[in-house]
Amino acid sequence: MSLARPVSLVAEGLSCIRDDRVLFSDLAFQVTNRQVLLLEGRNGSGKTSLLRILCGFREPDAGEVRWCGEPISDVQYRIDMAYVGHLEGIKKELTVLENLHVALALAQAGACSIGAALARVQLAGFDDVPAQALSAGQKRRLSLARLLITHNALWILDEPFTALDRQGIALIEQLMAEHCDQGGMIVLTSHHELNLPTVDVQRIRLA
Ligand SMILES: Nc1ncnc2c1ncn2[C@@H]1O[C@H](COP(=O)(O)OP(=O)(O)OP(=O)(O)O)[C@@H](O)[C@H]1O
Repeated sequence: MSLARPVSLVAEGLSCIRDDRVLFSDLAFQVTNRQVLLLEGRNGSGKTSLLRILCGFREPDAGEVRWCGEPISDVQYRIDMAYVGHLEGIKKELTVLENLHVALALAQAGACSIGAALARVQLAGFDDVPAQALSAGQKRRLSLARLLITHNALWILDEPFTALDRQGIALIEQLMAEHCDQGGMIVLTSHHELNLPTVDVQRIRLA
């Protein structure tokens, strides 16, 4: 399946309330192929809460999210969407290679082989290392390798630059640009200034 298939993520009238505090209300946006949506805002403003709603992990207090015109509870959304959160989706007791085989078994295969993905994120030679023995930045790189080996039109990334060195930040920006160039789309939160000059980046700042 090609990443060029027309896809859209549309949110309308979204509200989220936590502990009687309105984090956001009546939020609306649309993201399509080749676009990035960057969620900005101070600590506690609701960025992760919004991502969790977009992933379908949490119901909004009002409003709805649709993927290609269908509710995100639809099975196609589970196939098309990949989420990398703070915990990176890594099983710490499994090796690097085992983690990637599990990820591949649970998703559609992407264009990149496991070996090529590990080389791309500079984890070649770490195949048999248990994930718990990786540094924080290496765990983040493993979660990026996971994105490369599976086929997902939509990447949802929570603070993807956390723990990465300067070279790692440049790498993820390059991977993001390539994903959009191939027709994919990305929603992310970040406190880091994005350097994606060739990509259409929309921004939403939560108060
Ligand atoms: N599981 C939870 N139960 C109750 N309140 C929560 C829960 N998770 C988050 N909150 C509250 O919701 C608010 C928004 O949190 P959220 O994690 O969405 O913010 P954020 O913008 O992602 O912050 P940061 O930049 O620090 O990651 C905070 O006040 C937080 O205390």
